[in-house]
Amino acid sequence: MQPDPNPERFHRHALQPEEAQRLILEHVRPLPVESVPLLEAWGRRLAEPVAAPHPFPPFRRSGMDGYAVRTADLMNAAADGPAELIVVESLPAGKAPRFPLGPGQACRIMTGGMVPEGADAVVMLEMTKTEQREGNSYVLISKRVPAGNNISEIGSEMQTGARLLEAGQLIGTGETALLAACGCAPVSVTRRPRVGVLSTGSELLEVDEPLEPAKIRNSNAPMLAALLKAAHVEPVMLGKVPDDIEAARTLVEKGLRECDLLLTTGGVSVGDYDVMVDVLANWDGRMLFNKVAMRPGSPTTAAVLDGKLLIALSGNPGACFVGFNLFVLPALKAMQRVSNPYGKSFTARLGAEFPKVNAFRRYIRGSSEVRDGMVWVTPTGEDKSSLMTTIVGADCLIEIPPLKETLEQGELVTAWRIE
Ligand SMILES: Nc1nc2c(c(=O)[nH]1)N[C@H]1C(S)=C(S)[C@@H](COP(=O)(O)OP(=O)(O)OC[C@H]3O[C@@H](n4cnc5c(N)ncnc54)[C@H](O)[C@@H]3O)O[C@H]1N2
Ligand code: MOO
Ligand SMILES: [Mg+2]
Repeated sequence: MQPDPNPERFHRHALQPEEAQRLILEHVRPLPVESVPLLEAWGRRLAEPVAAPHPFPPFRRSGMDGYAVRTADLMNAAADGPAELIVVESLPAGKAPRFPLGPGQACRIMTGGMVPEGADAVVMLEMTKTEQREGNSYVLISKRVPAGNNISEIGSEMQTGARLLEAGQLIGTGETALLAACGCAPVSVTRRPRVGVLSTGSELLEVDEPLEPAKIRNSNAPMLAALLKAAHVEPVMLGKVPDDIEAARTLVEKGLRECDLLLTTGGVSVGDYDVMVDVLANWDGRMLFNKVAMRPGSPTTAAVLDGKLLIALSGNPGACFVGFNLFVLPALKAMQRVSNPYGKSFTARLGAEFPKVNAFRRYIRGSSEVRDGMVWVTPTGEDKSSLMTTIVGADCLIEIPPLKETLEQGELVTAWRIE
């Protein structure tokens, strides 16, 4: 098969990365909402904000094992003249007090126990002595304590109506604890995005196939699956197609029917067999862009068909990785109702000089470390979009602006966290 040379391929309008991101986000549709049991909610994203339905703690709670007292009774307590209080009740956690505490009285209370009315402090057990006399129990306290001592007031952690979690927030450890404490079960989450992964390229072998002349194993599809799993999204593996327009079109259309978002790799540049270019040149969908003013990943392409997004990533592994972080991750977040789905940047010092002259902005795979109280970011290796070895150990993308001269070691740069 020899595709017709298409002069349009050579006339592309390059968008700035921010414009390309914005265009993608404009075409994202939030996915439906579903309810899941709390223990299945970890790694999902909340469909709606969560506010505290009641104060927490919901009662005045002891923070220590000891005695609930009235501080007025301890006014004259001293080592040589301890206050002596009669113990009227024992309050394990979970038991409501039967009566309020009167003057001269104390309650034995455990951590997590409900402090009785009238008491305004808890004295820890180690600061007390007890005595038994005539069938009664007395506690001796030889030191004053301030009012409020060892008591968590009602609502001291959260008041009724306090906004605790946002729509789109990833449910992790702390979120799970809060949802449980607030009785939010089942949890309202966005359905997990179904993301198709399709590789193009006649040179691609399966991972378990032996090498053959001119062939390589498909590494982008497993890499994208790993990236999706790291984002708590289940990939739908659609396999690979050779550089054949009809075969590619069939699988692209099937992928878009079955998935919420389709990712393809390869075939987006100007080569004779760059099959995605031909699929997208003649189909019912709408092209959003087919060039981004960045390296790697300049031929990254995006399109929509029937309201669903196709992000056609470059075949070069490094460019595929960068394209996923810059364009796919924000889309996945927006599909799951994250209000600010963009990546997070930070300012750091460049760990090694960057001598390359750039017409386009570059996103270099880098690793970050704190040295002498400063964050430093250093490229993980040579900046070539064909390399996979530089993806290993990368925890950020170092942004290098278009430059005519070397960027020196130690200069301040922007870096983007790889999540
Ligand atoms: N004349 C020009 N040539 C190229 C240009 C250009 O502007 N003019 N752009 C270069 C840039 S930049 C990039 S990036 C690549 C983009 O290539 P494609 O997205 O079209 O990808 P392919 O041609 O299919 O493959 C490129 C490269 O990646 C390997 N590859 C592809 N798929 C996989 C996979 N699933 N796993 C591992 N490796 C894969 C493929 O074998 C090629 O080596 O184009 C430049 N060329
Ligand atoms: O845009 Mo490409 O990924 O630099 O080689
Ligand atoms: Mg190509």
